Amino acid sequence: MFQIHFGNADKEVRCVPALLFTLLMSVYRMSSLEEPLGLGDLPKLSINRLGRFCQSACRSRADGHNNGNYTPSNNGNNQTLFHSSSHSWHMQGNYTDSSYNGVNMEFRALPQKISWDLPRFVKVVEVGPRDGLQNEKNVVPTSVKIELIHKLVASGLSVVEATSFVSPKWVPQLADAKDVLEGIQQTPDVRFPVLTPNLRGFEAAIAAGATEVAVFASASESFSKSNLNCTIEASLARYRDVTSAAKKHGIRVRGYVSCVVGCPVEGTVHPSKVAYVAKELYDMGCAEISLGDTIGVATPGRVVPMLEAVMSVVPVDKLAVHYHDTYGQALANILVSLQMGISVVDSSVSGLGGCPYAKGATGNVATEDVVYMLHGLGIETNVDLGKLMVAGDYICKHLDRPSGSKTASALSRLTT
Ligand SMILES: CC(C)(COP(=O)([O-])OP(=O)([O-])OC[C@H]1O[C@@H](n2cnc3c(N)ncnc32)[C@H](O)[C@@H]1OP(=O)([O-])[O-])[C@@H](O)C(=O)NCCC(=O)NCCSC(=O)C[C@@](C)(O)CC(=O)[O-]
Repeated sequence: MFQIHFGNADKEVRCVPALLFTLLMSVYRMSSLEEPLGLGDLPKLSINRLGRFCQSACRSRADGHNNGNYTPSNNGNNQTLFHSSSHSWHMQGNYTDSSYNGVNMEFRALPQKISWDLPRFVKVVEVGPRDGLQNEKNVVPTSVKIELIHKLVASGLSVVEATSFVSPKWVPQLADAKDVLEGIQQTPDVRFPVLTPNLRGFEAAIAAGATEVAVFASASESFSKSNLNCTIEASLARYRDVTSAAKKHGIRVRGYVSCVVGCPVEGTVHPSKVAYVAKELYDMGCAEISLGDTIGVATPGRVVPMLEAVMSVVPVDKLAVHYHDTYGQALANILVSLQMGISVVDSSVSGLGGCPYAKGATGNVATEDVVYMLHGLGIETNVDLGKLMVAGDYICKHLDRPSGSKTASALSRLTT
């Protein structure tokens, strides 16, 4: 039923089974250790099924069902170690766990092929109120936006991108930027960046009380034209004005690069173009560069070379990833990004969103799904999943649509 192919194909082929395996093992591990994720109520049946599935996955790998020449990269030191001591789970030799229906399970040692040196803490940057709501057909009332932001802050998120000071002709959904920003109750240690496409937007933002802004360039010439009505170089020139004004005001600037893997017009985008724009943003003073898969076409196999290119010119601790989930690849892309050293992840509550200038693109990866995966990996976020679901539920009720988060949907089925 479950076949794993290891071979000498590209990295993506080798990674995907391992990623799937990781996700499944994390869920199983949490359930067997009764980790405090509110999952203690998961029906035993499904946990046991999961256990069986994981076990068969382990065996398939350990037995060498690998269709070819897969060789362990760690000289036979077969250890899988999750870094956090409270979540550590070693697989050295045999591992038995009597919680599986009273039957001892034997996990065989696995060849270590991917890095488990995951960050202990991941900063989740919530972009729902901006990236999510900018794409809504019906304009969401200002008071609802403000309440959503307050609920997101209550869940423990430390960065909530609040709105955009862009042309209301281009994005009428966020024409109330000033009122939103002024209506937010400022909270210590919580940041509310806002998008600014030019100096005019920057000035309006700081007049409304912004203490952090974000500029957004594109790695694709065509997307730059459709999103900003100018070339990449012209947008970078505008952003130099913004960053130098920001320096004078002591304002932190985040930089986005859109279309880091694919463009709705040009198709594939070469990693070198992404690296070029990322470096320009970094050199002009952006404190963090968020790499956006605007149309959600990335796979781990495309993410790796893109990140390698960017990391060769911008320090990894200055990078964030921003994946849309059009093809359902976002969590896998995040996991491989963490394995490459990224520790800042953008996401949108309930998977709200899309880009008005990227037809067909769906929302960002859902924050609930990201938090669930990160906690499953033993990575801290400071986010309370239950309270996050309250925020998601609030906006979904207002929009009259089901949540785009699989985690939120699954957990609410358990409690209703
Ligand atoms: C950049 C412009 C303004 C150029 O737009 P333009 O039409 O080339 O510029 P313009 O200077 O001719 O201005 C047009 C009108 O907008 C006004 N204007 C000009 N600037 C501002 C401003 N800051 N705030 C308010 N108004 C402004 C300006 O005054 C004028 O008004 P008019 O004279 O016609 O009455 C326009 O293209 C624009 O606003 N684009 C923003 C598009 C946008 O917000 N897209 C979505 C965000 S990007 C994204 O989602 C990707 C990301 C970040 O999430 C990462 C990822 O997923 O990959």
